[in-house]
Formats: sequence, C-alpha cells, structure tokens
Amino acid sequence: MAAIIPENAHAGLPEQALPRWRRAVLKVGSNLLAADGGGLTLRYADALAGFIAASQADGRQVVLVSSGAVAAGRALLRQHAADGSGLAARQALAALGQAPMIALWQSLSARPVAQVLLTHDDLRNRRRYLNARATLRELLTLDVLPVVNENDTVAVDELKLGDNDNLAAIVAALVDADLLLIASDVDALYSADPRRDPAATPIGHVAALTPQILAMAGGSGSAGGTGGMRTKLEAATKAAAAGIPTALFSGRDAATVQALQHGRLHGTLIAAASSRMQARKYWLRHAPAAPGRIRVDAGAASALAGGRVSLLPGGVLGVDGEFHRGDLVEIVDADGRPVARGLSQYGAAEVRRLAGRHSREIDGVLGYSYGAEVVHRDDLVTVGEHVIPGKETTA
Ligand SMILES: Nc1ncnc2c1ncn2[C@@H]1O[C@H](COP(=O)(O)OP(=O)(O)O)[C@@H](O)[C@H]1O
Ligand SMILES: N[C@@H](CCC(=O)OP(=O)(O)O)C(=O)O
Repeated sequence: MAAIIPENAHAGLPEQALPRWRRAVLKVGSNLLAADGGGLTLRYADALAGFIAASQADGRQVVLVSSGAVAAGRALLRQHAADGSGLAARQALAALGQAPMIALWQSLSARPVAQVLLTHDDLRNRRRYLNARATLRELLTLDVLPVVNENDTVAVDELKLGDNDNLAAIVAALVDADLLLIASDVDALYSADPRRDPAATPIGHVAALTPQILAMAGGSGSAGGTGGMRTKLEAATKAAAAGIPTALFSGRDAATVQALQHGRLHGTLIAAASSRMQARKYWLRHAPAAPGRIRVDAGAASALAGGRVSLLPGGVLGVDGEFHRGDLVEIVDADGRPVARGLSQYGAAEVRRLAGRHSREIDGVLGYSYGAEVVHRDDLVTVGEHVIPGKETTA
C-alpha cells in the first residue's frame, strides 16, 4: 500500500508541483477570515485574493467557496461565542454576516463578485443542480468571481456540520474543475491533529485515501472552524472520485499562497482516484438511465460518434418514453441502435416539441430556453457500434 510518501519530520514539508489547472475551486475557512478570533479581517484574505487575481490574469477561472458569515455576524453583534451556539442563533448570525463577508471579497477584487448561496439539497435536486451549474458557468464566462457559501438560513443539517469543505468538493465537480484548493490554518495533513499531538508529522502526498489516512484526521482545533481535517478529507474523497485532485495548504503563510501562482505547493496533495474524463465517462456509461430515450437522425448519429459535439434539437427525430430535465438518457439512431448516453437539458415532453427544430427556435417553441443543446457535449458519452475508435465523445 503506497498511500503515503513519508516525510522526514525534521525536513518539514518540501515544496512540490501543483497539478496544472485551468479552473479551480478555492475554499477559504473561517479561521482565515476571522483570524484574530473576532470579526472579519483582511490579514490573510489579501494574499488569497492576490492569488485569485493573478490566476484570473493568467486566463484561469476560480470559484471561491468562502466561510466566515457566522464569524462576521457574531462580531457585528459583539456576541460571545457561547451566546450564538444554538442552531437558530448560528443561522441568524450567518444571515447577518453574509453581506460583510461578500463585501470583504469585493473590496479585494478588481472584478465583480457574485454571491452564490447553495445547500446540499439544491445539489441533490436534479433541476436545481443543473440550474446552479448553468449559473456558475455563466458567471465564469462573464469573468466575475463567484463566491459560494452554504445557504445557512435553510441548510439545517449542513450548518450543524459546518461543512463548506464538502460543499467545495461538490462545487468542484459541478463546475468541472481541474483542482480543489483548500486553504486553512494548518499547513498540511498531519499524521495526527498537530494541536493535540506535537509529534505529528506532515504528509506531503496522498496517493489514495485509505482508511488509515482517513483515521489521521481529527475535528476542528478551534472555535472558529467547524469541520476540521475530517471534513477536508471527506471533501478530498468526493473530489478524488470525480477525478479532481485536492491541495491542502496554509492560507496564513503568504509565501505558500504566492508559490501557488507559480505552480508550487507547500502542503498536502491528494491525488484523484482516476482522471476527470475517466470518472465522468464511467459514470455516464454505467449509471442507470431513465426509461425514455431520444431517437436521432443519421447525421446526428455520425456527428455524435465523431466526438466532442452536443446533440442539438435539429438532429432529434423523436422521443420514446419519459424522462425529466437532467436525467441520464439513452440516445439511439433511427433503428434503435445505441449511439450515446447523456444528461438531457430538457424533459421528454420538451424534447418532443423541439424535435427537428433549430436551436434558435427553442425560446419561441417553449417560451423559455435552458440552452441551445438537448444534451451538452460535456454531459455525453458515445456508446455502441457508432463509436469511431479513439474518437469517443467525453466530458
Ligand atoms: N490530522 C490532522 N492534520 C492537520 N490538521 C488537523 C488534523 N486533525 C485535525 N486537524 C485540525 O483541523 C484544523 C483545520 O480545520 P478547521 O478548524 O475546520 O478550519 P477551517 O476553518 O479552515 O475549515 C486544524 O487547525 C487542526 O487543528
Ligand atoms: N457557512 C458557514 C461556515 C461553515 C464552515 O464550513 O466553516 P469552516 O469549517 O470554517 O469552513 C459560515 O459562512 O460561517
């Protein structure tokens, strides 16, 4: 089991190459934003914002998942930590502190900042998942900085667990990120919680999140943070399954944050379980499909087989059976032979009405549009005898 490359405790944590990335999700914990145990401070956010700006200037895209609303709300009321520890109180504090938290990031960003509040429930619901994804994609296209936080007012279970780490991993898969960056107050995963065990040693590279590695993680060591290393490793597990590596590092160390801009990581790198393409392809190929299927004409069938194209309404001949927007559906040719599988942007009734139409007619036919594609190429995998070897369509 080669899960760990052991570090020499005295040599500390060596720098390593950060995987190449074009789109990343950066998660910033409360401990960094409310670093002095009080309200929000620019102390560490400044360097992190500098990293985001430099990445954007390089043509990369960053989605920020930021905690800190509860800490900011608490400071606004000058409440003692103990006063605001009940769930409703924490929800009220989050509502109070959310605007100042967004304002903090806006004060540090030359580009506009967009507030995105999500719950895990939103992301479990197919329709809302697709809508959240479309909104985030659009925000990135508009070159703004999306700042995601949990919608704490309604996220009952999640706020208890305080789990923006897991949310960040889900968002990373949602936006098809290449990398999940988790900035915290600790510089690495240690063999045990370093606050409790002074002999704990840092781990630079995790090749696989084995039970042995997961057992190293403890809860939060401070009043400000909530999930501790446990939720960070849960997040890394989710990201790894989606084919996304995770980098854990200290957001308190300006040199560490600056080195990220140059593709160097001083922290823990947790490898992905497979490539993003493989993870997504595997899922699209093997997940149970909805009972309905979309029949396409010969032109669409061969275009899909040729690779990297979306299914547009013009190529649709008809629909058999039923499915909802966001369902995984089979795409077959006129003779019913399998061509591809993918996530449908429209429900069966809508696709029936759009069959054979041009994408620009969607609005006129339905009175609304979820986009020009019936199945977007990122959500599609080629199957069956139409596949041209080496030219499979994948995300
Ligand atoms: N094995 C471990 N390695 C590193 N840190 C750990 C470990 N187990 C528990 N921790 C704790 O996790 C904390 C970071 O998580 P948390 O307090 O939730 O911060 P954040 O607000 O950044 O999410 C560290 O300060 C540390 O005390
Ligand atoms: N949504 C909450 C934070 C929840 C959370 O996961 O906190 P943390 O462990 O500091 O990342 C807030 O904005 O205060």
